[in-house]
Amino acid sequence: MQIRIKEVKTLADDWYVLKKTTFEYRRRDGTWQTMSRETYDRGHGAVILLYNLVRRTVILVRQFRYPAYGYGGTHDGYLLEAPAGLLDAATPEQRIRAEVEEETGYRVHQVRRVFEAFMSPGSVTERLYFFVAEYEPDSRVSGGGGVEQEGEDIEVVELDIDAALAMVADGRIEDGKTIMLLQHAALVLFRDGSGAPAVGRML
Ligand SMILES: Nc1nc2c(ncn2[C@@H]2O[C@H](COP(=O)(O)OP(=O)(O)O[C@H]3O[C@H](CO)[C@@H](O)[C@H](O)[C@@H]3O)[C@@H](O)[C@H]2O)c(=O)[nH]1
Ligand SMILES: [Mg+2]
Repeated sequence: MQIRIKEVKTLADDWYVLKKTTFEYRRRDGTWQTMSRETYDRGHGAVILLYNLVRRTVILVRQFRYPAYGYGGTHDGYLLEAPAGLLDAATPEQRIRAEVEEETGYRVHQVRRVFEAFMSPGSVTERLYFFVAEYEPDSRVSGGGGVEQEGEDIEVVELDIDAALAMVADGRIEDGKTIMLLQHAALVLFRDGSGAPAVGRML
């Protein structure tokens, strides 16, 4: 056993839960050390990149993110992101299909899970599940935009994959999960036009 929990204090539980935990940690040399860490628990999340190989396009969403805006307004707060949502009680696959339609209006049936990642493991408990799916222009069943009553005001943006990658390079796209999925698209999805992973593909 590497950890002994001593005390858990809830510092805030208004929207999600912020806790401070004091624990003993057994260092690799066998000695025990006491430390405390704050953790913000919003559950887990899922994110998806919609792509079209023939058109060489992807679908992103632009929305206002107050934490990016910051207290001093040093950033305008608008981020271009791959559509994403918190899981609540659903499985990642169920949630991402519903979320992508809610935010973009595109209905997708087949989604492929590509990887999972802790996005900020120094303080946030969330694990994010990453998906990709092909879309067709005629698979759009509504305007998307998110849930207005929850304050969502989401603009749907279709971008050429090379233009999106250029926006990563010059800083116009600066959301971590989105950069990861666009790089996956460049390395795997659009690499030879087959959409199949390079590793394990029949040559
Ligand atoms: N009242 C209130 N509402 C909040 C608060 N924080 C978030 N919300 C609302 O909660 C909803 C969450 O929307 P989702 O689409 O489910 O989640 P998301 O914010 O897009 O999160 C996704 O991206 C995050 C950032 O990369 C990821 O951390 C997360 O896992 C997920 O993938 C939004 O309507 C948002 O306005 C809050 O503190 N108070
Ligand atoms: Mg969202």
